[in-house]
Amino acid sequence: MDHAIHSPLTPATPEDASPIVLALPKGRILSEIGPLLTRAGIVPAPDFVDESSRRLRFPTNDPALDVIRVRSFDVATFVAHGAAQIGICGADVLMEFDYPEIYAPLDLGVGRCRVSIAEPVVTQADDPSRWSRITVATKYPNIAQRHFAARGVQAEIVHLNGAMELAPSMGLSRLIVDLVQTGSTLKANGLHETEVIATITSRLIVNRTALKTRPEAIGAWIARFRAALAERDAR
Ligand SMILES: Nc1ncnc2c1ncn2[C@@H]1O[C@H](COP(=O)(O)OP(=O)(O)OP(=O)(O)O)[C@@H](O)[C@H]1O
Ligand SMILES: O=P(O)(O)OC[C@H]1O[C@H](OP(=O)(O)OP(=O)(O)O)[C@H](O)[C@@H]1O
Repeated sequence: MDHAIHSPLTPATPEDASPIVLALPKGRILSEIGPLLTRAGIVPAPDFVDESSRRLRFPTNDPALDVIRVRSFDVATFVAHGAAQIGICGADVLMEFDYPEIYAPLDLGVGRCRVSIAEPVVTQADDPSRWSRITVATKYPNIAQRHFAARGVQAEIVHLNGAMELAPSMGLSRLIVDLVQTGSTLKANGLHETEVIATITSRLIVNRTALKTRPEAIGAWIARFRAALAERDAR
């Protein structure tokens, strides 16, 4: 008989005993989802909100849940690879990577913005249906490429990680594909929105394999977020 397997001190499936990891993005989404986390009963260790803390993984009030604080794009990567079982990120990130391993069961209704095409206000009007190639600065190369390819246009991508709005005036690109909310960043940089590619909100995401192997634990977290959303939206 294998005592290691049958000992009551050793779980039959060790991974089932490890805490679920919730990946959260630093930055603006984190400040918007704070109240939702509270409603879902999640209270991370106090230094989670301390920007000066160098810790990246935090326990919570629930010993079965840890949270990690990573960049928005990396939330999807951690969840897609199963390093974190659940996470929260913008639909823009999901559209960009299109990970088959990610299931996004809940729209959290925060982080509202859109992925749009913008160009300089002063650009001489030309007919986009006549374009065959176009230079585009963006941090969403896949979204941009897919969008223009669907119109038969070859997009030459200039991949930037921020400040896309500078690119046209500095000769880097003809257009940009970026997030727009109020439009004030475009306006301040002499650009205007010419087309909305997609409207965006933040989503609760889960790793599909983890959902199969730990259905009770992950299902319970989805249910808690769903209840928290219903409670928030009822107010
Ligand atoms: N102006 C905006 N209004 C509303 N939501 C936004 C806006 N900009 C970004 N978002 C949403 O918030 C997410 C994170 O954006 P944020 O600007 O906080 O991070 P980032 O600067 O892209 O990330 P990082 O700092 O890791 O490079 C985006 O993926 C998007 O879903
Ligand atoms: O339409 P608006 O309300 O002006 O919002 C749009 C801006 O918000 C985001 O940038 P962010 O502030 O996150 O800075 P970033 O360049 O560091 O991503 C986005 O990349 C735009 O620049």
